[in-house]
Amino acid sequence: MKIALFGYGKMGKMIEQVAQQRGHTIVAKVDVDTIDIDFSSMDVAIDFSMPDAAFGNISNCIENNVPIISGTTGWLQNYDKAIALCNEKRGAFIYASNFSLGVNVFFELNSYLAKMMKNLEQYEVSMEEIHHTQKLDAPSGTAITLAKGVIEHTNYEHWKLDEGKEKEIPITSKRIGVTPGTHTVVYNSKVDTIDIKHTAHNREGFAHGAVIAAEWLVGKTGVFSMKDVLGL
Ligand SMILES: NC(=O)C1=CN([C@@H]2O[C@H](COP(=O)(O)OP(=O)(O)OC[C@H]3O[C@@H](n4cnc5c(N)ncnc54)[C@H](O)[C@@H]3O)[C@@H](O)[C@H]2O)C=CC1
Ligand SMILES: O=C(O)C1=N[C@H](C(=O)O)C[C@H](O)C1
Repeated sequence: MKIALFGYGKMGKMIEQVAQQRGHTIVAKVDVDTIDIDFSSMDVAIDFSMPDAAFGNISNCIENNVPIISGTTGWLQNYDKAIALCNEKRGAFIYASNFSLGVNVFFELNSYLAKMMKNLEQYEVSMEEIHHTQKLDAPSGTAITLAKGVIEHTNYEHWKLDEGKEKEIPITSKRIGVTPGTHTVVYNSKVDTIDIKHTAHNREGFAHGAVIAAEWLVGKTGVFSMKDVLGL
């Protein structure tokens, strides 16, 4: 496949390596100062850029009939507009807050646990995410997806950074060294604690999942998720 990278930072470079190992060719590396973009050269685009750049990149690809995967976090205020554009143009689009296969299994585990905890009111839920100090957004996109998974299946209604009020899930964001991404969901009662945790050891898992998603998306029309890609 001919892949275009939108964002050639830490993730763009890791995706380049994984894509080449899987026999793909990188035909464009679009970054902040790129002027000319030849959309006709691409089978698929993979965007890992920045919160204020992602929606523009996604829209550009959809307008130019290029299937697009985005892993950029912190741009979801424009998510509904991206979906509407994709449907209008009969494009192909996948967004995931986390492309790692392990985290996508963790999302399912989180939903299953939340369903079981729904009526156990003695437990209070909270979340913690730890990332490297260069991360721009907080809480992480993954923590937001986890919070939405709990909200969908319990009486919690919102999430909140740090302290939460009643019906709010408190999320603590820590920025430590070069941590690739650690997420913990905690149910605490007076007598015990249940916690589930996912720890990324490096960025390879995110890149691998993004390339798998790109391979899956080519030739399809519509808006999809990693659940569709992995058949979860
Ligand atoms: N969904 C997932 O699995 C994962 C998501 N991420 C997210 O991906 C994004 C990128 O992460 P990193 O590569 O670690 O960041 P990074 O800061 O290393 O790289 C971002 C790159 O985007 C470039 N950029 C800025 N404006 C641009 C524009 N208009 N068009 C194209 N490129 C532009 C920057 O110059 C930089 O090279 C972040 O939002 C991060 O949260 C990161 C890892 C996994
Ligand atoms: O910025 C990162 O690095 C990561 N961002 C994603 C997020 O916000 O959840 C995914 C992963 O945890 C790494």
